[in-house]
Amino acid sequence: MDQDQGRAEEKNTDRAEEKDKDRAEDRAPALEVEAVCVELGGRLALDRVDLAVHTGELVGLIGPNGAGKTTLLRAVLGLLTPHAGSVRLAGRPASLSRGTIGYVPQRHEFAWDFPLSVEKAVLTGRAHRIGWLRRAGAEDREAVDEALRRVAMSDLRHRPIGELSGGQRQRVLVARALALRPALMLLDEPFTGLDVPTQELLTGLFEELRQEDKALLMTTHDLPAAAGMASRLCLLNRTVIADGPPETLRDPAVWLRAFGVTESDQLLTSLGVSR
Ligand SMILES: Nc1ncnc2c1ncn2[C@@H]1O[C@H](COP(=O)(O)OP(=O)(O)OP(=O)(O)O)[C@@H](O)[C@H]1O
Repeated sequence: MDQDQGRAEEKNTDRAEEKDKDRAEDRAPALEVEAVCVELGGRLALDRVDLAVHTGELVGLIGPNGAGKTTLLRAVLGLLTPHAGSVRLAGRPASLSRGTIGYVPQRHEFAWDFPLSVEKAVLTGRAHRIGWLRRAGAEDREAVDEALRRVAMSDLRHRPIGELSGGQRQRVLVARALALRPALMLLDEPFTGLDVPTQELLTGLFEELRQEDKALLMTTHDLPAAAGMASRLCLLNRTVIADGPPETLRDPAVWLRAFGVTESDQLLTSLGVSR
């Protein structure tokens, strides 16, 4: 083999390796949590939690009060540091992709008394992308318009956020996360206290986002709704008790363990998994 031929073969191998790497990144889950432990106030709030969310999936993260659901979302966002384990986004350490996740916090966590219009509040969802020293550009305004349209809030874009109803506030929070055009969204109890039309609007929107190959991780206490709309359920109680498509989680023991309820509890009947 002459030198030129050797170099050409080396280049081909490099290209093939590069392609394999690209393909591996394509296959990597949008979110991968591995053996994550978080200690809060001297207690283990999360104990070796494993969870993956792939593109096109809506995973319902469910568990009783204090199970660690919000803590897990905060660990994924980098708002607190796990003392063990790893969080990866599309195959890369999450610390290298900060500010790329669309986050919908619980409604009471947002400063609604801040003097902002609906559209300015939605624009804050892009603050990380815009940077503090730059003004919003055409792409930012377009992303805000599209986000407002998708939650049916375009007509209220100039209204101060302090004057919104609970359902309108929830739609603003979802639009704020959407404005980032993220590949992964984390939603913390987005259905709490909503009327039926708003629930339907958000359910339809989340389904559309799945069709667009976004990945969604959603906490909720509305278990029948979660079972109806999620592609997978992850039952958390400090650690993962079970994880799978809703139709595979038929064993009452799993629910009893996750929620610490008795066999006669209404929860099992409402989920259709009672013995
Ligand atoms: N800052 C903190 N310091 C100490 N302990 C905390 C702190 N934040 C949360 N915890 C504790 O960590 C545990 C998990 O809380 P977390 O808020 O993640 O639960 P959750 O599943 O989201 O609950 P809920 O359904 O009530 O919202 C709870 O026992 C809680 O008391």
